[in-house]
Amino acid sequence: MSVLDEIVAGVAADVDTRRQLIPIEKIRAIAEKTPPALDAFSILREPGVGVIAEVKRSSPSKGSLAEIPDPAELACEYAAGGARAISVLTEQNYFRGSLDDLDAVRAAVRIPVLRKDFIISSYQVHEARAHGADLVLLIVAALEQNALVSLLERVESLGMTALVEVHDEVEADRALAAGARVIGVNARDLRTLKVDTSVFERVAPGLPNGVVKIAESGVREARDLLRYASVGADAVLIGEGLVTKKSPREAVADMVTVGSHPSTPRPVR
Ligand SMILES: O=C(O)c1ccccc1NCC(=O)[C@H](O)[C@H](O)COP(=O)(O)O
Repeated sequence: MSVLDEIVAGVAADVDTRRQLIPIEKIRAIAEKTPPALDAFSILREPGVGVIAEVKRSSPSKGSLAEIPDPAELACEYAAGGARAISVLTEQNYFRGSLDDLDAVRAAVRIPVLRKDFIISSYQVHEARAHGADLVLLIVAALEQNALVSLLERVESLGMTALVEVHDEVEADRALAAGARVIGVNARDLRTLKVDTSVFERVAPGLPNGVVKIAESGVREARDLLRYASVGADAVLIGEGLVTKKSPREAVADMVTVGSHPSTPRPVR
């Protein structure tokens, strides 16, 4: 069984438990009273290469990365550094995240917030909205095509934006066929956990111009952002490269400065 399969099996069990405790009707009712989602699609398309800064404590590949006792404070630091959006890992067993983290971050910042989890059921999509998320991650490798299509429709019907994650050209075709408008190319293979930043260079140029392109994983320094920028990244999603820094605010600000500089290489469109 791959790491991805193990994580998804654990998530499925956790969702079943939560569903028993809080029925979907209650989650829907809370979601209906939650302020509308921000238009993350438009915000992520703004000029320059944006930074999506991640609240990430642990990972299967690296183990513990950072304690993060106050995710709201970290999110405020990220926002002050110019992050375009905040990614909050809500998976508990492998990433030590939670929906409480999502609540705390949502209450603290006014920029788009991504629920980063292994979404396999519409229950989790409604949960994301009830907890104030503007964006929801959908991982193509974890979903059959029918499920991908129906979850994407559900995300959009609730006014949120789906960040559809792919790892190769075949998955990118599936994402496009499902109607994805924001596609993240993850350099980390979720089955082997190996990071190969050349994947974005292969996949992104084949995506249509109207699609927002996010480069996920492996960004540690400005030169990584520059490489992704030169092949069309609209934004980079950074976890480890920020949470392990002494000043996450300065680390974001440095990346934002590079991403918005007129000399930053961009592909001709
Ligand atoms: O980070 C992992 O080890 C991991 C393993 C299995 C599934 C997902 C995983 N990470 C989720 C992510 O995609 C990253 O948190 C995100 O792209 C940021 O990556 P990085 O900047 O390299 O921390």
